[in-house]
Amino acid sequence: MDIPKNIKEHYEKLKSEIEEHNYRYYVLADPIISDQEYDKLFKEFAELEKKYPELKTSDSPTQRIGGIVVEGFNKVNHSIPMLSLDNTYNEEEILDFHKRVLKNLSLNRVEYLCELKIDGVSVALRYTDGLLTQAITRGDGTIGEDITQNVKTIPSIPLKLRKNISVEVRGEIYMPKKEFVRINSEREEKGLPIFANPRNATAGTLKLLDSKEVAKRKLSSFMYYVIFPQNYNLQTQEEAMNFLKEVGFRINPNYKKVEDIEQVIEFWKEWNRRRKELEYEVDGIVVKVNSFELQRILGETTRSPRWAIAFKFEAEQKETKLKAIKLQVGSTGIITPVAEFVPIQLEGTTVKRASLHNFDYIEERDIREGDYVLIEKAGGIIPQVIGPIKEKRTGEEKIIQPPEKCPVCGGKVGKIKSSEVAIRCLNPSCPEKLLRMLENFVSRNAMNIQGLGPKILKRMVDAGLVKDIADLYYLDEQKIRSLGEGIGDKTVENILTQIEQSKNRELYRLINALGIPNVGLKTAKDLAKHFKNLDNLINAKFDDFVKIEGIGEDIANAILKFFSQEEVKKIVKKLKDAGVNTGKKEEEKSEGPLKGLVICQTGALSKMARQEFAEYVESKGGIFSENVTKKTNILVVGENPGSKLDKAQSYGITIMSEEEFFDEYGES
Ligand SMILES: NC(=O)c1ccc[n+]([C@@H]2O[C@H](COP(=O)([O-])OP(=O)(O)OC[C@H]3O[C@@H](n4cnc5c(N)ncnc54)[C@H](O)[C@@H]3O)[C@@H](O)[C@H]2O)c1
Ligand SMILES: [Zn+2]
Repeated sequence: MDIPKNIKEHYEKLKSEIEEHNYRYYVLADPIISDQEYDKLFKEFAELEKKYPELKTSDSPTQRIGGIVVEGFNKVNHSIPMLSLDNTYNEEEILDFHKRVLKNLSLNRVEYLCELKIDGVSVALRYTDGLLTQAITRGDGTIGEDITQNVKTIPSIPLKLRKNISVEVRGEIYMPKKEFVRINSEREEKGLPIFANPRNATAGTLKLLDSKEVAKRKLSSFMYYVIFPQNYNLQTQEEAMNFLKEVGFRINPNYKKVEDIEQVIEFWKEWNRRRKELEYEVDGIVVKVNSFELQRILGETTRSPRWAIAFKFEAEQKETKLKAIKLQVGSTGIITPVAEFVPIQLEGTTVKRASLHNFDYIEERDIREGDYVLIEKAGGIIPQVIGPIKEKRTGEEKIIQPPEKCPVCGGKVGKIKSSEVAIRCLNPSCPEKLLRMLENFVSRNAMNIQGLGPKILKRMVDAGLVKDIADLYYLDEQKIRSLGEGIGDKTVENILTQIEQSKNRELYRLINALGIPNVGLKTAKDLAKHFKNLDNLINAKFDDFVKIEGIGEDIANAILKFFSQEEVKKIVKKLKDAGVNTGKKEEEKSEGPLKGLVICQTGALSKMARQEFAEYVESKGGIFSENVTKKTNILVVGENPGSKLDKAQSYGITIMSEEEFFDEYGES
């Protein structure tokens, strides 16, 4: 049969589009269309191929598992291919799947195990005599990358199994939604490109070449697959799950064995409703024929097993009109484009605005003012503009160019590092930057001065009353009154009292309030605990910083650079002169038997829960840490210890039972 020219062209166009999206997704971890749109393209492509088999070549995307092997890691052959899954979004196709299964097995009923489809990155883990020896990505399905060092930093992955067996298991590594949101906001603040979703964030993290950086991002895992299950006398997927749990893996508890396809659909509906409750992102369910014997009979294609299917959830996306793209200047001068659209209801909240992150984001997706756009919640939380609906364009839409000058002060703009995507206002006295800095200074986790809302701060900046954050402590009645309208006696008094009270806040609040790039609340707390007063912090050297648990080279450099600035020195002096606490309070209470010691816990303690124990350690002057690192001094071991114990042993860290610990460091 002769294939019409236009079909051939269409096929080629789809093919190159899919290849481009694969590249962006698997290699750059930066897709520009949603999974649902991708799946639609892919389906259209596969159907075309089915209809015109002559079109198909051996390098067709349908003949390959999506991934690509990247450089920088050792390549490892998989013991058996690591496949993808066929997928569908609708009930009709799930019924087709069921019919196919029954037909191929010549059965009239079959048992399925329904599991949640965790939106992470798949991994193969190899254990020899109970010890983790290798962790491998899926890669192209035949060859994966050796990411053992990175995987070893993930607390839920045992370094040692509870049984002395050799086994290969597979499962999913994922990033919790909260961590995803945290990392993205940190990246946006640093001027780096953001991750599209938790899965891309996980993929990007696992492919970092520095496992110390990996350890800082709180990845977790669920295992769901045992290679050569017959070696462990396992007959079904359900038994495999129990086995995985028994030998020490984290498995997802929300699975269900069902007897018919209606129950599969029910399970899918239930979790489509309940997915918001989960701390991790799921993009559907995976339906697996439970019996391994039946799985073997069904076999697989080059891409995916015939005994399983991903039954995906529609991502909740809504269309709305993008009214305007506003430019915001942040405290570090980063100019962020923000989309303002006609308000819509999305997953239970009204949304009307979303960050467009940076100008590359706008350009890559070709988002224009006046466009109809699709909005989705990334990680189920943060509204995100996916892209324009180009068919709806009228020609009136406006292309937004990166600004040539600061939208607020008119100052020069530019990038401070070529690796950054962000464009910044370079004017050090840009009033908008100052306003953001003040807002951060008075915020709840910083100096907590509630009377100073954004409106009044803006008036103060506009009137020239405050030129830096320290000026807040030099306000007096007369100055505040000079703002004029709406400022009554009560307001003046309130503001002055609150400012006065804030002089006694804890040191960590002051550190957080200073607006040091890359230093958030958690780091501010670590720094305060370690240095006890601001002078120690200011005089510290690079080596002093990197010794501290949780502080890497990036943060160390950012802090050093920050305090070396003349303006900052001036501000610090002004704060001190005004009587703001720079550490006296902390010095008084930081004495204790655990002074300076980093304590970690594994297993359950009989005396207290983890949070209580952390507080106890801190009340005794110690530092509580979630993970064992080389900086840990003591590991306290309770009931059912996890992999931290092995790690501590391998680092030669002091290990104490609960009793030993409290005998030595207890109340008396
Ligand atoms: N947006 C884009 O540009 C773009 C580009 C390429 C691919 N994609 C997306 O990626 C998908 C293809 O990726 P894929 O090959 O990893 O397939 P997939 O993610 O659709 O499904 C297969 C994967 O599901 C995972 N999984 C999670 N929970 C599981 C469980 N309980 N049991 C078994 N497996 C489980 C496994 O890692 C497995 O590899 C596409 O369908 C598309 O949605 C998107
Ligand atoms: Zn400016």
